[in-house]
Amino acid sequence: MGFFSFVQEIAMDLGTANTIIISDDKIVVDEPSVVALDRHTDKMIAVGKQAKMMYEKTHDNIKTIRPLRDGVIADFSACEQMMRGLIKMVHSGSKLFSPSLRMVIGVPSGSTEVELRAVRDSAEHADGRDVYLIFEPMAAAIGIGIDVEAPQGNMIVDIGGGSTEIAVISLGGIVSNSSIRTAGDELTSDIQEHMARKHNVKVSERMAERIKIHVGSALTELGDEAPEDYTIHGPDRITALPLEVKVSYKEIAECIDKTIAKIENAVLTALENTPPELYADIVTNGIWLTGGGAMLLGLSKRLEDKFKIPFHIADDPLHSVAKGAGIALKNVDRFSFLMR
Ligand SMILES: Nc1ncnc2c1ncn2[C@@H]1O[C@H](COP(=O)(O)OP(=O)(O)OP(=O)(O)O)[C@@H](O)[C@H]1O
Repeated sequence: MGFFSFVQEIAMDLGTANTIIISDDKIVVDEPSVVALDRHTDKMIAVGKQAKMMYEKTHDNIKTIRPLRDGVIADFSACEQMMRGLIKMVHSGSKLFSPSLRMVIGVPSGSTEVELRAVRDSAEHADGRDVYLIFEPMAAAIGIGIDVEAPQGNMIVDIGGGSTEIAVISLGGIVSNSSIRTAGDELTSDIQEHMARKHNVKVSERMAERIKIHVGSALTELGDEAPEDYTIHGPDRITALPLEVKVSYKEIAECIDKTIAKIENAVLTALENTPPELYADIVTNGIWLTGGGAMLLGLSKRLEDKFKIPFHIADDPLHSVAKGAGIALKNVDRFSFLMR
């Protein structure tokens, strides 16, 4: 058995916050993009959820790293180790050998040649034999089920952890794209700062993210959608005594308002730069929101009210890119022109 070499096909969304791997149409890995390394030897100790549990809780011998920042690789060697660790999870059943891989990887559309090279190198070092790269908005559009080859303009707004990417797609190509380094992570840090300033309580990045997921809102009025207040515990910044704080969606809406406004401005600029024929299609078809940030309560309504254009939230916003990369992988010949 160990003498056979076979090729395994996997599609990967290598994200700032989460990395997803699809194989045989199934999501086989869905893990936070985190690795824990031995501080002295750089040997990998844990990856994904296990490493995220160690995040902000390490001691001197362990460091946890998020190898991607702002949607691009910030730490090459950690990224490679993370990819290896996550790919190993896919074929953990067969310990005898690791197959060579045919991979499609979603990459931010604003990536420079150097960044693309870095992703490809990391994939090749992690046993990737045929490595194809696909731009994330294109993959997301395919994953959402849009006919990307039609002579129709479609706009995708992908709000991830590190970056928001906005792209107009028509006739199998990206007509225009823009990317800002403002997305979910910035909302989380707004909340962290707000908790310190307003409530004098120190909260970790993970806790701030939980607050965002429970009571994050783009609107100060949510009507029926309004979530209950969320209670957190943390140390008083000054006395270090334990504090209990109830957080309401309204106060979170206020504290993240300026960051949401940056995303709105980016959408506005993208619309201004869209050729008129495609603009008309977009107004009719609506704009697709995807990425984890698309799930922020009140966001699609806020954008609809501002732009007077329908906004649709993708069915499974955390997985659109991976799904689309998976479809591209199965149709490499048909979609070859979409990949590099
Ligand atoms: N229910 C939710 N409400 C608001 N934000 C959420 C929710 N669920 C997840 N998020 C946020 O979505 C972000 C992660 O989204 P996603 O997995 O699409 O990003 P990514 O692909 O890893 O990042 P990037 O595209 O920047 O590389 C995180 O900031 C996370 O906090």
